[in-house]
Amino acid sequence: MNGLALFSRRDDSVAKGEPLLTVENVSLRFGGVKAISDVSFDIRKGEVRAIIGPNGAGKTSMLNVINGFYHPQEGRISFRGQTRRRMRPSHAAAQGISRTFQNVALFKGMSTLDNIMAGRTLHMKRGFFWQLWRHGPALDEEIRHRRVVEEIIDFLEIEAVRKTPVGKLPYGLQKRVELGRALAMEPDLLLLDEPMAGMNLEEKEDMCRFILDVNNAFGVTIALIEHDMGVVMDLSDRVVVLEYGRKIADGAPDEVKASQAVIDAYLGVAH
Ligand SMILES: Nc1ncnc2c1ncn2[C@@H]1O[C@H](COP(=O)(O)OP(=O)(O)OP(=O)(O)O)[C@@H](O)[C@H]1O
Repeated sequence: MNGLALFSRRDDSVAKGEPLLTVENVSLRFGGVKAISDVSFDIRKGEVRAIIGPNGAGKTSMLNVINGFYHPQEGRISFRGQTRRRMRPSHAAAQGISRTFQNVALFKGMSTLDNIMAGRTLHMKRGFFWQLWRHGPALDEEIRHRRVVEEIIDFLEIEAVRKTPVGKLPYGLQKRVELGRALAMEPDLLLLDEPMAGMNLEEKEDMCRFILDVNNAFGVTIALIEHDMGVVMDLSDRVVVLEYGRKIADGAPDEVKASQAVIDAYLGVAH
């Protein structure tokens, strides 16, 4: 894997190892339910950061706050040093934050190619009518987008299914197409919500390899939610642990694994 036209839009305003995204004292409530309570942590440029915790701990809510889908009642999010309370998901995507979902969210009747192409929409400078005209600059632009999409397809080893409607693909491949669509946005920060859920061992190994390649070869910072502890410990540089919406541990995988609070949370010890 080399020479990809992908990720030409690298943003070097944050140095590797410095905080790319900071979550400060974030609290989120749904009516009487406190999904997140006063949580702070950061995601450093270039790392793989896992967010783990038992069911209902607030992990997906946290991803939704980071990508602007939910607006916290308290606290702040800073991305590349810019602080905000409210940001729409489309704005987050344009800033370089893209994500995948717990349940695959693709256009099931559309081909692999077209689904990944949909991820490029944000990069299309020219409007819909230009695209219809398919002439001159608009055509050049479309050719360039197609080339990037073909490179993603090569990278993810899904050439054989490029024309197949994604609804007909096995679940593991659908998850890979969804990763492809998120990559097509050329993110600086990629949020993955349970990327291995429902996969068999071989599919999980493939997905782990792709995640590490995306991180190493393209320098994309990754935050992921994952329930498989083996995967979390293998993939992540640092792990933040939530329980009942609160942060109970934060550190290197080995530190977190040895934390009594984490052991208790996973064993279901009453507080
Ligand atoms: N849209 C919503 N409306 C009301 N309550 C919500 C909503 N989304 C999440 N919650 C509640 O917030 C809490 C945290 O949920 P969240 O889905 O973030 O947890 P999670 O750690 O991702 O769980 P899981 O591992 O089961 O996916 C739960 O009590 C959940 O019921």
